[in-house]
Formats: sequence, structure tokens, C-alpha cells
Amino acid sequence: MQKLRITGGRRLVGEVRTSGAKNAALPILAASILTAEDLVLHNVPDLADVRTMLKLLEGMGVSVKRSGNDVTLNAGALTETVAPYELVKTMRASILTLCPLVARFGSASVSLPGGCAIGARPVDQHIKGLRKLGAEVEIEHGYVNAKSGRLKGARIVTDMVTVTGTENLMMAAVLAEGTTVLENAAREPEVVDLAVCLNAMGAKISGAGTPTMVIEGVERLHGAEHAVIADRIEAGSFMCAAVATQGDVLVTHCVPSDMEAVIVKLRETGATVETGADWVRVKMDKRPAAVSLRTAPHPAFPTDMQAQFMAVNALAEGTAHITETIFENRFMHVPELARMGAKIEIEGHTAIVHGVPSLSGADVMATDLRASASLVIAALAANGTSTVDRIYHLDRGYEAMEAKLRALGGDIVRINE
Ligand SMILES: CC(=O)N[C@H]1[C@@H](OP(=O)(O)OP(=O)(O)OC[C@H]2O[C@@H](n3ccc(=O)[nH]c3=O)[C@H](O)[C@@H]2O)O[C@H](CO)[C@@H](O)[C@@H]1O
Ligand SMILES: C=C(OP(=O)(O)O)C(=O)O
Repeated sequence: MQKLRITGGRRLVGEVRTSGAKNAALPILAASILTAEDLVLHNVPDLADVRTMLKLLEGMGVSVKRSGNDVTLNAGALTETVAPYELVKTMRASILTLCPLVARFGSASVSLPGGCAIGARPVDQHIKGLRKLGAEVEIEHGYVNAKSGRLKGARIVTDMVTVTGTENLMMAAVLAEGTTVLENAAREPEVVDLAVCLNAMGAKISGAGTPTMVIEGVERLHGAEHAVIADRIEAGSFMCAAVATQGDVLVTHCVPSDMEAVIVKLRETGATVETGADWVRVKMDKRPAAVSLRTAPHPAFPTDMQAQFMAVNALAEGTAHITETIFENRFMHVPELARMGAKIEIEGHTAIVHGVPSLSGADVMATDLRASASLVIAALAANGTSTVDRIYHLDRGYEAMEAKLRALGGDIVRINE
């Protein structure tokens, strides 16, 4: 089992390049199903989840050529419209193959992803929306089985803002007959990136990035070339690490305007945050001030940055209230941070973090993707050595994280134990 061994107490200083966004790359890879022509993608991060999505698509008959961060997909010979449980259970984003399969082939059988460590994560809104577009959808033996002729445009209002739901339904609507209006659509930059890619493939989507998207269906999509946007969560994780270690880090190749809520909170810690067109520099020369926050859909503070900010608050001066409104069980990092000396109480959806002057290195266990990042940040700032176990969670979503942190001066190595 691989672990990270981290000896804390070193300021992170230097420059780090942001990778492509996992949460944009995965839906865009699934969009390759929508055309028989080549989809040429750049800036695709090398992550466990990306490898899983490519394996899933290859299993369906999609041809995949990969060279570094460039991937060319061709679904011209796709013959299999089943997403099996064995792959889906390792990556929820597999559900994103459902709507493109139904839209282009009129049938799909995709394993239900089920819950995961952070919450129940149902997909009822995807199913409801797909039915509204005219598909027959049944749940049988743990699979979502869908059938339809050509889908028909409709007005769909989701009960809540759902990122994957918006993405899936966009991919159904692009090939439907007539116009679809998606109300209460997610506004995340990754949703916008998918829309940009789909429009490059010939789709007619307007309003991406607003709560109302209008999608005029077309008969077919064609090939396209697209570069995946920067990973705002990876960039934000490095920014938190800079604050926690009282460092000075220039994060390049990112989109500061996609990270406004995070940048506001970083400034509240007392850090100096400068931004340019595609970079953010975070400088910190003192113990951070405690910063309260509440997660909510974009453009509010992202749930995917909650755990990393918890690590900063664990070391802060004062008490912070962190309220998680998206997932019912996204505080699994709390008991692990406590092993490092953090003082955190949980009351319902809120974690009350009483900052301590220093954390101490300990053996801790990652429970999910962003919890892993939180533990790494805490360990980089702690006195002494920590080991972070179960880093396969981290490898799902961070490209070369330990190499990037080492280049900033962090004492971090991957060990096999
Ligand atoms: C709005 C939001 O912040 N979404 C986050 C969510 O996206 P992800 O797409 O995984 O989750 P959704 O946005 O779909 O879910 C938002 C909320 O709606 C609920 N829901 C969703 C779909 C559905 O059919 N039924 C239903 O009840 C979920 O349980 C959750 O409480 O997790 C990702 C990974 O951490 C984050 O990158 C996204 O920022
Ligand atoms: C939890 C995450 O991913 P997923 O939705 O793939 O589980 C995440 O990106 O933080």
C-alpha cells in the first residue's frame, strides 16, 4: 500500500503549474460518445479517474490514443452501451456516459454509482430529466436501463443545483429534436467548459454559466479540438498549502476569476493574494486568522475546497465555523486532523474549528479525495513527520502532487509499506 511521508515545518516557496481539471475532463471525455468523428483533447490530467474513464470508453469500443496530456478519442465503432459495475463503483463520473449513449444510440445500461464516503449522492434528477426528454428509464439489478427513439427537447427544472446532472442532461439535449431549456442549471466553470467543447462539436448551447441554459438540438455532432480548463480545486489546494506553511507560492496556468470565493477567503486569513490573467500569488508571513465559510454551488464557496480550508483553520488564530451544505458526510477529515492536534467539534452540518498554534505530525488515513489534500496540507505545516495512508484517493484527482510540492520545498515522499 502506498503512503505519503511528510515532514512538516518548511515554508512552501516557488512556482507551481496547475493541471487540467478532473471535473471538466471527465464529462468531456464522456462527450466523445456523441460523435463518430475524432475528439482531440489537450490538457487532460494524468489521474486515476481519467484512466478509469478511458478504460470504460475503450470497453464500449471507443478508440483512445493518448500521448502525455493529449488524448484523441473516436467513438465511430462504439458497439457496447453498457457501463459495468466493476468500473462505475470506482468512479461516480461513469454515470456521465448515460445521456450521451441514449442520445446517440437510443439505449444505455449504466450501473448506478451508489453512495460514497461523502454522501448518498443520488442520480434521480438525471433520470427524471432523461424521462422528460422522452426516454424510458428503469432501474433493474443495480443498473439504469434507458431506451428511446430520438430524444425530444423539453423544459427541465431540477429540484436542486446538480453539476453532474446538468452535464448529463446537456449531453442528452444536444442531439434531441427541438429545444431544451434547463432551469436551475449548475454554473460551475466545468459545466461551461463542457458547453464550450460541445459547441465546438456543433452543438447549439447558450446560457452556460447562468441558471438557464437553452439547448437547440442538432441531428449530429462532429469532431473537434478542445483544451480542458485549469483545475481550480488543485490551484486552490496549493494556495491553502501556501497559507498553512506561511509560504510564498505563485500558482500559474489557472483562472483566478473562477476562484473568486476562495480568493476572498484566503485574503481573510491575512494572506496577500495577487492575481494576474492566469496566475495567483499567495504570500503569508504570519499565523492565519480563522475564517468561517459555508459551501454552496458556484459561484459560492466550493465544497471541494472545504477540507483544505479546514486544515488552514486548524492552525489559525481564533475560531471558525465551517458549514457544509452539499454533502451530508463530508467531515471525515475531522477525526484525522484531530490526530494531529486539531481541535474541532461537529454540530450537524457545521464544524467548529478552534485554531491551535501548531499541529504535530501523526499517522493519518485519507478517507476521500479532498480529505487527502487536507491531511497533506496539515502535515506540511505540522511539527515532525506524518504518514498519510490510502493515498489512492489523492491519486484520483491530483496530478503529480508530491512532485509539485517537493519542487516548492516540501519534504514529501511516496513510500511503499
Ligand atoms: C452543487 C455542487 O457543489 N456540486 C458538487 C458535487 O457535484 P456532483 O455532480 O457530484 O453532485 P451534484 O452537484 O449532482 O449534487 C449536489 C447535491 O444534489 C444532490 N443530488 C444530485 C443529483 C441528483 O440527481 N439528486 C440529488 O439529490 C446531491 O446528493 C448533492 O447533495 O460534487 C462534486 C465533487 O465533490 C463537486 O465538484 C461539485 O461542486
Ligand atoms: C469528490 C470529488 O469527485 P467525485 O465527484 O468524482 O467523487 C471531488 O472532485 O472532490
